Amino acid sequence: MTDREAEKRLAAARAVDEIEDGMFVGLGTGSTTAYAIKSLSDRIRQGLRITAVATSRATEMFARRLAVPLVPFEQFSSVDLTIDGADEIDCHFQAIKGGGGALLREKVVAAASSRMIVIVDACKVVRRLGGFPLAVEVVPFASEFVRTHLADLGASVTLRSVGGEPFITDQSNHILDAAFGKALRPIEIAGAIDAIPGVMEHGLFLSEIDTVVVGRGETVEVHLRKQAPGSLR
Ligand SMILES: O=C[C@H](O)[C@H](O)[C@H](O)COP(=O)(O)O
Repeated sequence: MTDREAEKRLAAARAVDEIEDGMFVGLGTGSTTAYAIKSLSDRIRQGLRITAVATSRATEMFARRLAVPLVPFEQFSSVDLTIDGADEIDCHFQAIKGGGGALLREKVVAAASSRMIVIVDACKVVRRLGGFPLAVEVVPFASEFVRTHLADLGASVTLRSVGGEPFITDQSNHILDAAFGKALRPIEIAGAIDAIPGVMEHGLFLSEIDTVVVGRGETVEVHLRKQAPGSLR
């Protein structure tokens, strides 16, 4: 296992320690969350009783394989605790997510959650967001229209594709990857993107994250938005 994978696993295991009997748990998407699901499944085998909701089809399949009890989110409006990964996170607990294309369901579940823990390896913690392209989920009909607007905001924009075909999300939408670099002023850009017709969601998570768990070398750091603003660097 590489150092980064070991850091992801450490952060994931620490976050799963926060899950208590009876909780309704949101399961994020991606390689870091996969470690959390594995660790959660171990705890379930040891007697932990929870139910969970998945933020993507990929997570749903993985969690089912590991016998994590899932319910469809359609029947619920709140979640006790969600554990999810991120592509970049800054000291203000603002993150870019969506590298795996799961941002829409992730944003809904994050907004429904009483607490959201983001788990990352140390290289995801950045001084300022923008090095990682911002995923913007759009209805296919509006792809070119939204692309033009994102370019006007200063981004270099690519339609995400797989094998020469557009990548299709779990909601049957397209993803535009908008590389803003230093032009990414998170609050301003989030507001501007929200106002473009045809945009379903973007990967800027600005207020949802309460706790960040960072795997750094052989140690694990827990940062709480409320208690230690500015501690994350
Ligand atoms: O759409 C994907 C999600 O937002 C992931 O949580 C994010 O891309 C981080 O994934 P990973 O843990 O694989 O780096």
